[in-house]
Amino acid sequence: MKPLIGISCCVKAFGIFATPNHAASDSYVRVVLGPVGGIPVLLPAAGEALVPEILPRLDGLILTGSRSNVCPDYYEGPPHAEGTPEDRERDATTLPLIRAAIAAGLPVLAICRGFQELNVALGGSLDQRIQDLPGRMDHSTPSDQKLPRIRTAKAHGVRLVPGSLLATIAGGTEIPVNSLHNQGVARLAPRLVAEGWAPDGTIEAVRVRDAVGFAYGVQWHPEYDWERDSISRGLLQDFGQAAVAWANRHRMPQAAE
Ligand SMILES: N[C@@H](CCC(=O)NCCCC(=O)O)C(=O)O
Repeated sequence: MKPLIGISCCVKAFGIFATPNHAASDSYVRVVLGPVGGIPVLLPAAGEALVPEILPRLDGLILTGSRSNVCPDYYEGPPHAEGTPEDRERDATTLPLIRAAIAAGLPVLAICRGFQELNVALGGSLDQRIQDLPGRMDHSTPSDQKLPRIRTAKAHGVRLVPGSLLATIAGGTEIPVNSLHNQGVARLAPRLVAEGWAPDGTIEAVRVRDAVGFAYGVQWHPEYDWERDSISRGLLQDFGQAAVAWANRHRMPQAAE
């Protein structure tokens, strides 16, 4: 049975009237149809009321990347610098959705902004411009960098915990990743276990401690290069297998006629 995979949407202004739309990048739809092996379901940023209605219908959840940033109100952080993109509708939807999904044991894969949401949803905090912190690298790509192959290229290494899921997938403890973010984990949520770090100490991979099922987050984007990167593909396939197992356990087969 193909699992239904929820994909978090952002609220974005499109068109000449800048009307709000609920949107997610095509790359997430492609990976769900590809290595994940599921059916993509776009989840509008419709607020917490959506959570109890949609969660029981899903077999897995992907929290997507976005140029917008989690509002600092959710982690007692300082206000964002003027012009920093935010998406309050998305925050109001994904943060409770993550908590409910983790509590239910639903397979969760959190990517970039989604990784940061996972940390905040479970009680952690964020640094808002890590490139301004002493000893830290610039993990962002220039906003004017229009060449996808450069924007999404491998940018730095990540050191993994030996024996972790990602180290097992990689067959080693050093992997190259892309990097398109300004923010990063400051205080790690109590239920998260860091399993990967950039050379400057930025946390790049986490798992949810004592999670019932698959519950991982990565600061990079496996959806950008899974066709040529076996580690990205392996992570997505493992998430997909967890979602298939969930679907087989929770979706009664159609009774034979
Ligand atoms: N805004 C956050 C999270 C970064 C993130 O999700 N990047 C993906 C960008 C996708 C795109 O450029 O369309 C941060 O800056 O840390």
